[in-house]
Amino acid sequence: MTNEIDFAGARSYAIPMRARFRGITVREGMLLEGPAGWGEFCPFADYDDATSAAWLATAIEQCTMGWPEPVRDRVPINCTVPTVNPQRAYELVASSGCRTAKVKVADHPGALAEDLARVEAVRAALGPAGAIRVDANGAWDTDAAVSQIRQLDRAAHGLEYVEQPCRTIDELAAVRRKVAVRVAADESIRRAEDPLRVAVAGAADIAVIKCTPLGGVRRALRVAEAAGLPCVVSSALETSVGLAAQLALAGALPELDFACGLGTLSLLEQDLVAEADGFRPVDGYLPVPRTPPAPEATLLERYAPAETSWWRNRLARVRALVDAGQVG
Ligand SMILES: O=C(O)CCC(=O)C1=CC=C[C@@H](O)[C@@H]1C(=O)O
Ligand SMILES: [Mg+2]
Repeated sequence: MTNEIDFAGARSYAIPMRARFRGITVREGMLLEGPAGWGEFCPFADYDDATSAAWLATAIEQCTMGWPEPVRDRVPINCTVPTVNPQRAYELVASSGCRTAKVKVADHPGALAEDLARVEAVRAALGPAGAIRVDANGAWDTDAAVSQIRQLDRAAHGLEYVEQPCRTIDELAAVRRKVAVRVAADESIRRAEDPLRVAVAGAADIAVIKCTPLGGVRRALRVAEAAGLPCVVSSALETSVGLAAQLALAGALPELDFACGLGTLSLLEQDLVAEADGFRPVDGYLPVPRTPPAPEATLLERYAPAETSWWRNRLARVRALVDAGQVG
C-alpha cells in the first residue's frame, strides 16, 4: 500500500500557534500525497517512533483508501479555550458561534484561581444554555481532582464533564465515584486495547476518541465500539488536511451525543489549504468531508521550515515500522 504514496515528495511544515497549547508554540508535521488525496503525519515531537506509527497509518489510510461512509453530514463543534486570561477566553467563546466550550485547566501548579476566573468568563460568554467541559490533561491527583472539580463545577454553574482529571485509570475510577460531574477519558484511550480497560474499571462516562493517534478512521471506529461509551471526537491539532479524517470519523460514528473538539484550526496562525476548503466552524458546526482537502502550494512554501532532515528521517523510520506491520 505505502508504495503508492509519494514519500519523497512529502512536505514539512512549521506553523506558529496563536497561544501556547499542550506546551507547544509551533505546530510541526508533514503532508503526503497518495492516490486518494493528501494525508497528514504530525506526531508531537516528544512521541517515539512506535507511537508515531499509528499517526502515519492514519495518513496512509487517508491518502490511499479514504474513509467509510458517513451517517451524518455535519458535526456539532466545541470551542477550545487554551489557558488564556478571562477576557481573552470570553472573546474566543463569544466569537466562535459554538454552544459548547472546552476549557483547559490545571496548566501549572496553583492554577485554580485562574481556572475559576476563566470558567466564569466562559459561562458569561456562552449564557446559561451553553455547555462547559474542562480538560486537566491528567494533572491532578485524586484529592486535588475531587476538590477542584467541585469548585469548577460551581464556577461554571454546572460542568458537562471533566476530561482526564488524573493520569491513571484507577485514579479516574476513584474520582468518578466521588464527584457528580461526568468523567471523560482522553489520554487513557490511545491504543486499541485501552478502551476495554477504561470500561472494565468503570473509569469513565465518555470516551474521547482521536483517529490520528489511533491509526485511522476504521481503527478508531472499532475502538469506539469497544469502549461502549458515548464518544467525543477531538483533534490532535492538525491542519485542515488531518482534520478531515477526524471529521470523517465523527461523521461515521453510529451515535454522536456531544459536540466534538475539532474547532482547533483557530489555535494555529494559518491553515495549509485555501480558506474555502478549511474547517472553521460556522454556527457551531463543521461539515463531514468525503475527501481530504489539498494544500495550497503558496502556503506550503510559506510554512516550509528551513531544516527538514529531522522530519524526513522520522518519516523514513516510522514508515519502516508501518511496512513491518508494527502499528500500535
Ligand atoms: O478537544 C478539543 O477541544 C481540542 C483538542 C485538544 O484539546 C487537544 C488536542 C491535542 C492535544 C491535547 O493536549 C488536547 C487534549 O487533551 O484534548
Ligand atoms: Mg484532552
